Amino acid sequence: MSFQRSIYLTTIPIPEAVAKARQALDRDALVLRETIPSHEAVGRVTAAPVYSRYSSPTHHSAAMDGVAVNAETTFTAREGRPLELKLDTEYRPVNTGHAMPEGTNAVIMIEQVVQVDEQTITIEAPAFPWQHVRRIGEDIVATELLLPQNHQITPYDVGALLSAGMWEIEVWEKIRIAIIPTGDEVLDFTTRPEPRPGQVVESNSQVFKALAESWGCVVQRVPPVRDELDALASAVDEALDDAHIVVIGAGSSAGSKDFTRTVMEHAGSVLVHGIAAMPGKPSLLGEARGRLLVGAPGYPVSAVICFEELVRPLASWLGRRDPGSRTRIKVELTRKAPSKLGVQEFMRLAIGRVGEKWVATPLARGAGMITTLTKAQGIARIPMHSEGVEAGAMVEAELLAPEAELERTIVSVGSHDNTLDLLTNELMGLAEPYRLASTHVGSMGGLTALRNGAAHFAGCHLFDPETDDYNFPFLAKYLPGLDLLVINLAIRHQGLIVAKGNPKNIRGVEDLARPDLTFINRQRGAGTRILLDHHLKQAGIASDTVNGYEKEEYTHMAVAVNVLSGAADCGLGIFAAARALNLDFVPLARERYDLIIPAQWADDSKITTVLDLIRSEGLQARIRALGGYDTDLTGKEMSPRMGLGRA
Ligand SMILES: Nc1nc2c(c(=O)[nH]1)N[C@H]1C(S)=C(S)[C@@H](COP(=O)(O)OP(=O)(O)OC[C@H]3O[C@@H](n4cnc5c(N)ncnc54)[C@H](O)[C@@H]3O)O[C@H]1N2
Ligand code: MOO
Repeated sequence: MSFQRSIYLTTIPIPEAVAKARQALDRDALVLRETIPSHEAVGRVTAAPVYSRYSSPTHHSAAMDGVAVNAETTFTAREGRPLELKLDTEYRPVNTGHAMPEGTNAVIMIEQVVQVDEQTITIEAPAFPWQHVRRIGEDIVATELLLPQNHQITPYDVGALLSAGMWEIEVWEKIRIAIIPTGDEVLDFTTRPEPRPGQVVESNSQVFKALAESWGCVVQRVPPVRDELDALASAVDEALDDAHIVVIGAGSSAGSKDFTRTVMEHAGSVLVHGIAAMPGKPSLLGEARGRLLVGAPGYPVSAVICFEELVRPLASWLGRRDPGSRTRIKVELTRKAPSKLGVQEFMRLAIGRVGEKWVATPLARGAGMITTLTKAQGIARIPMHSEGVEAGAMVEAELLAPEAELERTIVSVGSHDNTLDLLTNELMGLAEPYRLASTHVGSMGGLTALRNGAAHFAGCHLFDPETDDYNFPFLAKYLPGLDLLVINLAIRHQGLIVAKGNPKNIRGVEDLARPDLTFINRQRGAGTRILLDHHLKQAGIASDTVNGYEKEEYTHMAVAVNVLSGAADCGLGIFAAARALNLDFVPLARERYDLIIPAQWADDSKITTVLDLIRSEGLQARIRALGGYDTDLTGKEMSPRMGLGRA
């Protein structure tokens, strides 16, 4: 088979892509009917109307425990003028569900009956015809329509089907989806591989599988196929023998080994290559042997968008199911979010309720980051014609979590620290759990969020060299007039992250001016960078004498990765980051990491719960066990000029 690098140039909107695929497929020929037991039919879709065989109830039957009577014989009964009735001739005992005895048409509840002797009862009120009687066919009448065609069967329907004597039912066969992951660098997760540089663990197929199963499809996945045209072509051919939809994972874009398009052209035809969406742009749709071919991009988020936006509506259409829709709410964006003109962007959002409003912080954009979906509570679609959304604007979010769960979400925006992860986990262990949705935008970003009323608290560790104090000078400057509570979460150790064994023998900040050393810095505005500048100044070192001072990273971990890879000899960061990558750590300073809490939330149960937790000895012991933290001030209210206190 010959191969040409496929360059896709035209992208089309998602609805157009879906419409093209629908036009190219003959659904009636592709998806067949099958007959299955009714009691196993929940979630399936009826392929024909269902008419009842039996009535329910099958006879007039007693609806209460008591006595069955002919109502007309009781009309003279009055309060204070009891009427006597004789067994068998005038009344017959019945229990709920019994067929009504011949000649009776009403039931008197046992509570209203006085037993005089074995043969005789009295009543003090007349019975009305048909009282407490369930009449034949009250629920279901034989021959009546029970379920229309193309109806998705619920647990209740199973009850009705069996009551109506429908032991079997004709349904559309389940849509069968075959998934073929591809890529030389893609490792089969079932072998529990350890990825080397350039390799990734195959995960997309299992996301697809779980999604598709939740849509009522059955999924067959094959182990990853190497980037070889013939191997891929034969895998596709084999999958087409059975599946209604064949999904080829990755290889959708323009790389030298991106064969998906070529294979699709060989097997059948390409209908769509490129959707006007981000992530998900290089998605492919095609047709072969009357079946649907899908080329899903390799990046996990792009893969999900392709699957949810293209495969879901098509699989639902094939299976005659409602594709369903997510709850939508209006949320206020806490940060500006630029967007590319001409593509619909799927922006993942951290959402919570702060006071009266729903606030949403855009998560990172990278299509390779599956955690932007695991951490998101919602997704907003930024329209094609928009260049982005300003901070404070209202956007519509589709919720990925139930609204009730979001009501119990604590929103934290600010600097990241591992103790927040600890807190997140502990909050979920409470009898009445809370979720902590924390977005990491640095200390200053946290203060901005508080100013916009967009967070319950901000994690902040801003050192002010002038006053030798933490946070308060910044609060005075950036949040004047805001009534705030400052509670210490922990004192943490910052230090120089160096290679294992400290081969360059780095002892402290004085070494940073050494010509044989390279440094990796943090971004402007980061608390850690401010700390570094302070220490450089104290040591009398000009920043331009530090090799690499101008090279910036955004997180402690990214700094540590630079050291691990040898791109830098050292960088300033927290102990936890050094430990995570098994690097060494030269302690330099201790700093206060505080929670800045608007006083208006101080009595909110979300905040009181957090405060109770961080004041507990259990949590504090766990913080200390992380290493690199002191808890002398943890849970205590801070005041200006306290610095590190006496700790
Ligand atoms: N020159 C261009 N390069 C790229 C373009 C472009 O327009 N021009 N588009 C980019 C976009 S957008 C996307 S999305 C990706 C799509 O990539 P492919 O579908 O070709 O997939 P790969 O390059 O093979 O892999 C991308 C990435 O995903 C990982 N991967 C692959 N399969 C799996 C799996 N089953 N489970 C988990 N992860 C998987 C793979 O290792 C790569 O890291 O292309 C851009 N490039
Ligand atoms: O469109 Mo790709 O799918 O952005 O990452």
